[in-house]
Amino acid sequence: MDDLDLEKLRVPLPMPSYPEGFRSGFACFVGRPNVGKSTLMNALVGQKVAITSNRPQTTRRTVRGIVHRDDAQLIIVDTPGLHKPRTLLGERLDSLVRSTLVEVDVIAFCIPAGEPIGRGDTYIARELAAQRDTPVVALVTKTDTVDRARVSEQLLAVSRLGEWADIVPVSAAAGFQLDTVADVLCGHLPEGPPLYPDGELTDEPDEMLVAELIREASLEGVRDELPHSIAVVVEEMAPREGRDLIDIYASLYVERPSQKAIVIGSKGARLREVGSRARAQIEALLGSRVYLDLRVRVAKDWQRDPKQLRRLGFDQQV
Ligand SMILES: Nc1nc2c(ncn2[C@@H]2O[C@H](COP(=O)(O)OP(=O)(O)OP(=O)(O)O)[C@@H](O)[C@H]2O)c(=O)[nH]1
Repeated sequence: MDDLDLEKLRVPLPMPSYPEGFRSGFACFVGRPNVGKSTLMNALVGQKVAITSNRPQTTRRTVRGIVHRDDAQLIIVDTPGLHKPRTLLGERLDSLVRSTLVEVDVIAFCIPAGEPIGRGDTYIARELAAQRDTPVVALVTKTDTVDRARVSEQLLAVSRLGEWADIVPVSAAAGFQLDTVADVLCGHLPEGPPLYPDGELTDEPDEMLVAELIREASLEGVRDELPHSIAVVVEEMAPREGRDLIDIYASLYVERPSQKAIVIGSKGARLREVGSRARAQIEALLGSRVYLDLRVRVAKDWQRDPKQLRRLGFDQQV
């Protein structure tokens, strides 16, 4: 399904009833890489639907998380960090973010409480100022990392950065102000029926979530430059006949043979660790035992090569 065709999703599902004044719609989270967008989305949704890591640019895909409330349904579109593009992949990600911005009902701009406002934030604030028709809520994230005085200073600095519909301090880690963020975002949604059935938390296909979990597992403990070079494709995923087991065949792509050696580790030890870490997460996601076959392949300089990007599925997202 086309990730960006949000309008298609506005066709209401046959719902028995919904309360008067019910609101439904889309919110999009933007901000520099590593500011806590994915963590906040997961906390709001209440389940892990986007992967997180302590390395910038973990998120490459637009992932939707769905927050179900009695009075509203908020569909959150997670975006890759908005930043000045350095590679072809970077450029495509940025255009993905921009095209998402115009299609949502409200934008949440995330700025961490503990870091001074920098050129990256100013760049994004300028981009957002151009989205005149969409309200922008500024979220000051990770408030648990600093004291109250610093939070107040940051709120003031953020208020000077642009015109915001609201400014809300929040900590996903401490569970501070999560309801307020949901209230504020829902307040900007149009009135209308729920767009997704009750209980559905994301419309990502399982294959995508599985690939993201494998990529997340592979990012742990590798050198700084490697994360941007890893892409995961699930080649095949099917229940094994007569058994309560799902077979998954996945390829982990790196850009260079030297990176392949790092990922595999001495006598395959690292890859085995990645496999068992990913398998535990996938089993929790799918609620079934899983056989995971993980191959490491080299796709030379894939981030700069349009053909390779297409093969790895990135063309569907632009
Ligand atoms: N202390 C603290 N850490 C947080 C909080 N939210 C996120 N983090 C950490 O910040 C790091 C980045 O979080 P992500 O949610 O991956 O950030 P992101 O903005 O989605 O990053 P990209 O995918 O690179 O755009 C992770 O190590 C998180 O654990 C928070 O509220 N408090």
